[in-house]
Amino acid sequence: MASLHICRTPSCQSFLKSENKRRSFSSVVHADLGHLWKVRSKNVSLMLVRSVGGGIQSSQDEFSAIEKNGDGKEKEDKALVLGAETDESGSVIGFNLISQSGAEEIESHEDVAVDTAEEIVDAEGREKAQTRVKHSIVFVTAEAAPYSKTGGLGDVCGSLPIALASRGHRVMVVSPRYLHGSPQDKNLVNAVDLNCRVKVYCFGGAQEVSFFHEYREGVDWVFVDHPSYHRPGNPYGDGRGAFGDNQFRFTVLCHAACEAPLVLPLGGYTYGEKCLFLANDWHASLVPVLLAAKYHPFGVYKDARSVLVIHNLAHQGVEPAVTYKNFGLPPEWYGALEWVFPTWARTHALDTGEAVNILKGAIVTADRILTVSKGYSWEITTVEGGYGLHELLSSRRSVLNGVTNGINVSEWDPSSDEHIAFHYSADDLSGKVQCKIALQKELGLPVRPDCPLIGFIGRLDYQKGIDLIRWAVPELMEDDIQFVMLGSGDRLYEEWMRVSESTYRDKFRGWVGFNVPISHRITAGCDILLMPSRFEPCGLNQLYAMRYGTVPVVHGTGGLRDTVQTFDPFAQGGAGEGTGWTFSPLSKESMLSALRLAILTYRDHKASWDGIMKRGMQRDYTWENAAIQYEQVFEWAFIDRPYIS
Ligand SMILES: Nc1ncnc2c1ncn2[C@@H]1O[C@H](COP(=O)(O)OP(=O)(O)O[C@H]2O[C@H](CO)[C@@H](O)[C@H](O)[C@H]2O)[C@@H](O)[C@H]1O
Repeated sequence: MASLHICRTPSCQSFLKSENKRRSFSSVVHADLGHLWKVRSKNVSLMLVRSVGGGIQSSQDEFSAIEKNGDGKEKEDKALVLGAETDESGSVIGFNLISQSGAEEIESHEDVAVDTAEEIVDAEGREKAQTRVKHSIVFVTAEAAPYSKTGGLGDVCGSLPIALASRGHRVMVVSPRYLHGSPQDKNLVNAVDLNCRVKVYCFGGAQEVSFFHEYREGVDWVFVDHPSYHRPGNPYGDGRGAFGDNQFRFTVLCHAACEAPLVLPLGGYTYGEKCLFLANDWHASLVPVLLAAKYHPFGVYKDARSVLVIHNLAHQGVEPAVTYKNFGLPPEWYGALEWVFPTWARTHALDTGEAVNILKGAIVTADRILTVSKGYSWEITTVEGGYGLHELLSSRRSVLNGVTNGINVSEWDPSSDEHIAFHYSADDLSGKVQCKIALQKELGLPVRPDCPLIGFIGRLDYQKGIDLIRWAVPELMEDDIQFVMLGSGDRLYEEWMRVSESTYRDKFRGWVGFNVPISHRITAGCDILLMPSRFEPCGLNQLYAMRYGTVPVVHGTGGLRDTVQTFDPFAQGGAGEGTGWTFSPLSKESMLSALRLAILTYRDHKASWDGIMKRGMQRDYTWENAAIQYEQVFEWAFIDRPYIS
């Protein structure tokens, strides 16, 4: 009897070598969760293994293997699952199948086993570095680009999953299936209905959700469908403000996300119970609480782990205490979400300040906590940066880490960016000034290649220090510079941008709105990017800027301080080092003096400026780097016992 081994991890190399001494393998295929990998070998050009029964639930499930031989002919073989192979961590790394068509019909290719294990290439032919231990990872998030994005959360949850999948993990991203009735909806056209209806119990009744799915770039993108996600606006609100039922919408998301690994046979079989949930921000923060309060007592998800990823502590999902009953949690778990506002924050004398805080629920139930930079992981344990949660976060310091975000270096690449008119690189910067001229023309500013052009991109929000810019603009406009701002948010500042545009016609442009192509053109066309954020968990725009040779001037806080190194002209024997300027304290004066230093360097010290640009452009911003650090955190999560078992 021959067995067909479906290989799924790099550790298969040694595994197969030893196994082949004892058994005969018909062939080997790197089947990444039922999807295709190209396998380099002499005898098999491509092999597809798929489940016939729709998911491996028992050891008797039937499989069919289609082998495409060198002559291009396909040979189909039926097989039964004999058993699963697991590695030392207990992860399933392969299945042994019994051929139903008889051993004599299946040839043994021992050499294939060794060859295929040596080189793993993706569909585009790139060799992939693989992780040592593979996990089944479930991202839960309110946004994932390109399907949905209002800010950096969408960027991260659209890129990090791909980086982790390409390192060999099985990765699912669960987010709502928003339909806004806008062109954005077309991003969901490839997501197909899985015909899996599930009832989740919250808000005093059963809510039926369904799941849509797209497999793209090695990731299972899962969209939870519910009528409350279908409305104009953005994921959180519309022109009139935040939606009043966001607690409901994201509670449904969390319940559905907990069911997804158990019920969705993606690529033929479910993710199962031994998975790792990454709950992003407050919208997903009910997930660790549900695991602890709803699943663990029934022995479900005993071996799962959860990591809370904090992108922004300022938003916590706080609602009146009476809404606790909406969550579908046992009454005795109230304490996990209980939150009492300090006296000064209460609205009237009879206000007891009692509330529920969803993010707090995750802080006290998740196995580990991550923030998106090291600096921010410390700041949130301080009174100034903790938004009332610093004591709790300090109490969990032993499981709190920071990993700096990466960026999508394919989307943000000045040498190939589809949104910019001219391309350039650190070796040939000539295209950058062309981008600047193109931007000045597009914005109707005087075309002046030598005039310093300063940019700002971001939400018009207290966090982003937009008030500081507003104070500083009159003084800034006295200098011979141009300034362009792209952003939307607070109405007051949108209006101020419009007014400033008419006050400083030759110098100021304010683009109100959310526009990704323009954000690329501003990043490429400006000389300086200003980020006076009051706090910044990581910040992505300064990373995009540096990759585009645009010099960041930032407030020294959180991820900005971690990623921007202030220029020192005397370092390296006078050659200089640094990639921009950080200023502190957060005041108009210190921001203006950092900006003036940058402008002076741009005008009078061209060689230094070129050095700053090039050092920024040459840094490693890939997600690969961050993914490796995430893996370390995953390892720690599984070494420890579940925090709440
Ligand atoms: N008007 C506009 N038009 C087009 N694009 C626009 C735009 N306004 C913003 N963007 C884009 O949205 C993203 C914003 O990302 P940031 O990381 O700078 O901030 P955000 O506060 O949203 O993210 C939070 O989460 C991220 C991710 O972890 C952290 O980096 C960050 O510190 C934290 O506050 C960037 O891709 C930016 O280009």
